[in-house]
Amino acid sequence: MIRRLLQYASPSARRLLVTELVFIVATAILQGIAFLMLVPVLRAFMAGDLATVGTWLIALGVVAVLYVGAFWFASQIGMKASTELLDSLLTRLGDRLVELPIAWFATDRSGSMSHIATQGAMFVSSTPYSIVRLMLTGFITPATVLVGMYAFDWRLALAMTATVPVMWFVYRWLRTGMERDDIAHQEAVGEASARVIEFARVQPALRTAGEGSVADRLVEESLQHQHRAYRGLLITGGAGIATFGGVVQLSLTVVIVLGAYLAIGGSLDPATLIALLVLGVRFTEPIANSGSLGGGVAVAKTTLDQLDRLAAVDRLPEPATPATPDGHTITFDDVTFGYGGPPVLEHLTFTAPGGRMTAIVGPSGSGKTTITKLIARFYDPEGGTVSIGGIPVPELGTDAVESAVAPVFQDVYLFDDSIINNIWIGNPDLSRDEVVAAATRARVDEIVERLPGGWDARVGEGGSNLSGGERQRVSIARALLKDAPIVLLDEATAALDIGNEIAIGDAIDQVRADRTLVVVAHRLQTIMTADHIIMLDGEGGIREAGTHAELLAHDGAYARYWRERVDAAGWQLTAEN
Ligand SMILES: Nc1ncnc2c1ncn2[C@@H]1O[C@H](COP(=O)(O)OP(=O)(O)OP(=O)(O)O)[C@@H](O)[C@H]1O
Repeated sequence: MIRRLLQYASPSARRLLVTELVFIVATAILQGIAFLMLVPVLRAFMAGDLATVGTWLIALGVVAVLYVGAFWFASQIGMKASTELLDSLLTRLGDRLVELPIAWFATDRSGSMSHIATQGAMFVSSTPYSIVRLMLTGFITPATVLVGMYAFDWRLALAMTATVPVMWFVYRWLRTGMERDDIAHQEAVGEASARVIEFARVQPALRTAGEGSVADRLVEESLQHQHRAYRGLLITGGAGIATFGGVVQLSLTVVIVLGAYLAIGGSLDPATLIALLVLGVRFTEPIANSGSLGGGVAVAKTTLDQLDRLAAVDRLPEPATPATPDGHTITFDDVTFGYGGPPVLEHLTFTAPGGRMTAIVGPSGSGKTTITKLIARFYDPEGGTVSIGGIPVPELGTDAVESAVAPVFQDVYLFDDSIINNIWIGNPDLSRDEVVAAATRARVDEIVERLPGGWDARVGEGGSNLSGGERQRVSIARALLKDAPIVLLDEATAALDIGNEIAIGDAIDQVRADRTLVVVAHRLQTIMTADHIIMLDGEGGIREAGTHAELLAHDGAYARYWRERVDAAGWQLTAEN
């Protein structure tokens, strides 16, 4: 436990922790010595030797002063160490989260992550002072007492030593049971937190679904599960602590019975017996107290295990020396990929020419968005190669890919901040005027005009004050600001009002200039103006590819798809179409 805490501590936190532990050990030994000194004091007292009592009391006073000093110092250092440890835990967690592959976040981790970052980290950082200190005292003080006891009466000391393995066995059993139940409890808490967060987030949808919706049931089930797990933890903990307390009392009973037997037999004088019995009580007291701390150790261990698991997640392989791409043409060469299940894309080969706009169309679920995720290296394909500028994406390195690619996804997330700050994060080095200029090119100025507060109007949590189309315009403005040579745009599938429709069209025109643009296209305007169209077949491959005119002339699947879409949209076909 201590080794693991030190492993997660920054160098300064580690120094503080080690100093704290040294002082804790010193206080525990001093406490043991003070208990041992009670024996000669009591013996001299009962013999009526007040001069010896006085001498021992002075020695006891010196030990007490040293103890108080060491205790005070350990407490002071302990507070600082806990703060520094919390800092290092959160920093380690943050650093780790930014280097984890995006695929790791595909499963909803919000519940367990928020638990580690809040309760878990707080609990672990307070462990050295609140638990480790008492545990060390609970073991070192009795050990000191036991060693000293041999000097007074080896027979009683030996009897007490014999009970130690029993106590140790029961203590381990208590810890193992609590660890097992705590893992189940933490998992249930993580799941319940995620469900409650989800419940809050989807309230608008739930209001229309009415009572008894799936979300209600899921939240209810997860809370019941958490309740059951907590009850299990309490039952195991209660039973374990009671058993441990019983075993500790048994050890004291052994000493009392043996002491009485020896005293009756005349081989132990009554004064020493009374003094040793007092020592026996002092021996068992810290051990009994530490039994109830086993649960705390188990809880801290669960959080440390979660952090270990996070540390063990593999990063995507990075090149020793990142290669430099030659241009920004994107190539899929025999790519197969399937989120760990059946392939979504199978032996897919195509090229999205550099500086041109490629539109990807196809049935729902055919893998259009997946293509953009492979380009952005959220995942590596299971077979084949995705290349940018002739270099396989893994050889470019994640940093190079992140700076070369600006993604504009459907589920645009905006921070609960001003609209301008949400765009500014695309390139924090630019001035406010430059940000406004880029945002105006993406037609965000029109949105801003109607917002009270203008550019500084807050967009609400996740951008809830804006419509889907408006959020996407803000995201396009971010991409313009980032000025990356490749833009991946996943057009909103939801029907847009005419204002947003035209504005997004204009924004795309701005993005197109000199950039490689790969669009998961739903708008007819986007599809027909693309330089190159790839139509997926819904079975992992490509049905047809070419320009809009070529594909219409071919009069195949694309031409049929186009005619259906045009009819549905009520468009008039003209000669240019
Ligand atoms: N994170 C994921 N884990 C597992 N399967 C996924 C994941 N994301 C997508 N899929 C599955 O991969 C398939 C392709 O999804 P993708 O989003 O690429 O399709 P799409 O063509 O963009 O669909 P749409 O037009 O409906 O947005 C779908 O069957 C989808 O369920």
